[in-house]
Amino acid sequence: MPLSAHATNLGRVNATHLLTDGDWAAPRAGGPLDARVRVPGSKSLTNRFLVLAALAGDESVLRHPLRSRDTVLMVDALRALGAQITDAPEDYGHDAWLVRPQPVTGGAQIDCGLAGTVMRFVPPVAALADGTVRFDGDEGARRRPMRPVVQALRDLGVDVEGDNLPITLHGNGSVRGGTVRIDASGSSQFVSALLLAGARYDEGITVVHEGKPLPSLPHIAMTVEVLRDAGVLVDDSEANTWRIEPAEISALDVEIEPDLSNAAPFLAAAMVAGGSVTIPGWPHVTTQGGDHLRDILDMMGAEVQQTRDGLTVAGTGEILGVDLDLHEASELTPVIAALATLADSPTHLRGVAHIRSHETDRLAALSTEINRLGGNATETEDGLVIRPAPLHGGLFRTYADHRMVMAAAVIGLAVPGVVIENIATVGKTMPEFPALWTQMLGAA
Ligand SMILES: O=C(O)C1=C[C@@H](OP(=O)(O)O)[C@@H](O)[C@H](O)C1
Ligand SMILES: C=C(OP(=O)(O)O)C(=O)O
Repeated sequence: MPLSAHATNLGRVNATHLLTDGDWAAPRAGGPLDARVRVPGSKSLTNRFLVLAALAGDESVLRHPLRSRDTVLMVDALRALGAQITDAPEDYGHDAWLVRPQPVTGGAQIDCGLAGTVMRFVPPVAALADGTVRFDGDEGARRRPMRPVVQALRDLGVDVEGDNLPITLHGNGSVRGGTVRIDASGSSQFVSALLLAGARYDEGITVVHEGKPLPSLPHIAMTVEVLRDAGVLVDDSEANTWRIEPAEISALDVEIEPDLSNAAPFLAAAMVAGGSVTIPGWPHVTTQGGDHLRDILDMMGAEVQQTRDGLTVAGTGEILGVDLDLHEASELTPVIAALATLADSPTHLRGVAHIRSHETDRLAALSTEINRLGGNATETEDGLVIRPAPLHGGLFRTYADHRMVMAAAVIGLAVPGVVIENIATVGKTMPEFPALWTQMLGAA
């Protein structure tokens, strides 16, 4: 697949996966499922490996990367800063990218789309350029916070204009590095961003988090793990402090795990429709927060089995309401909220105040759309309370949020007449979603 522009990438997906702009009538489940769904690669791992590979000392191979809007935007951003990224020839296997690092160059204009990983991870890389780099993104991206990253770069001597998108960064070819103190309670990505580029700073970097508890800690553990994979020394022995030694980043040859958060709607489907869904290749050890699904779905009444073959979730005819703190895996909130609307008892989701700054204010969006379908959802300061209520069909608005599409699809399995607004939104991390969803239901 050509990688030159995400328009090309998504254009191919349009042609082959029937993904078009516009609304989508959510299919209902015709009966119990018996499906295996091969979920594409992890967004979080793909974009971390891309950044490290672009900063490494030699050529890297990324096998089975995610090809979606967020990862193609990352490819385009790193290319704009000089890296060479191409589809690997056949002898590397079926589906891989080659990343040839080059000195980081300025004079670039970077489109972040709505990708948190691009808007937070790339500025610390661009700080190494000798020249100006401008960043902007979708209208919604201008509302997503990034000041802690920008201020940390300023504290390290980098000249940056703007606190949120659009921002302009004037690099002078190197970053001094040292200790920065930030409040990352708004997003774990602020910490990950500074750590990923930090080994290339003259003195390395020490990031100290000061503030309310950090969300999404598994994502920081993932950052530490991929840095260690690339030979970087990371000291995370003290809570809320990470020390990265200055080092050459080693080239990588990595196989990217399936995206476990994107597996959520498919596993949830087995609970709604009955029968079972297997996700092959579910890793036995992983830093992906989506691995929490094993415990969460078990608590909600599913039978969950992990074998060498993958993870299988079977519906039991029962969906139980739960009281759940999702701060470790907040990106699961929309799909868990959707399941909760179909549960027999109330659900209280807690610990996710910061998802008001995800792709959209997810707490407001979920409560509004669930209630428009006749549901009973209430926002709390840091989550949602969802009580059982009979739902009816209608338009489910998606707010440019891929996970709102996934949530709507789960509800639509059980509720006739659910229409999902702008299905193409799901291309942020999973352009194949409608095709895989339809195939899964065909396997009933
Ligand atoms: O670093 C990452 O890849 C991510 C970190 C998390 O962000 P927050 O800490 O902002 O929740 C997660 O929700 C997001 O989907 C991906
Ligand atoms: C919060 C998410 O994305 P981002 O990486 O843009 O923050 C998400 O995928 O749920």
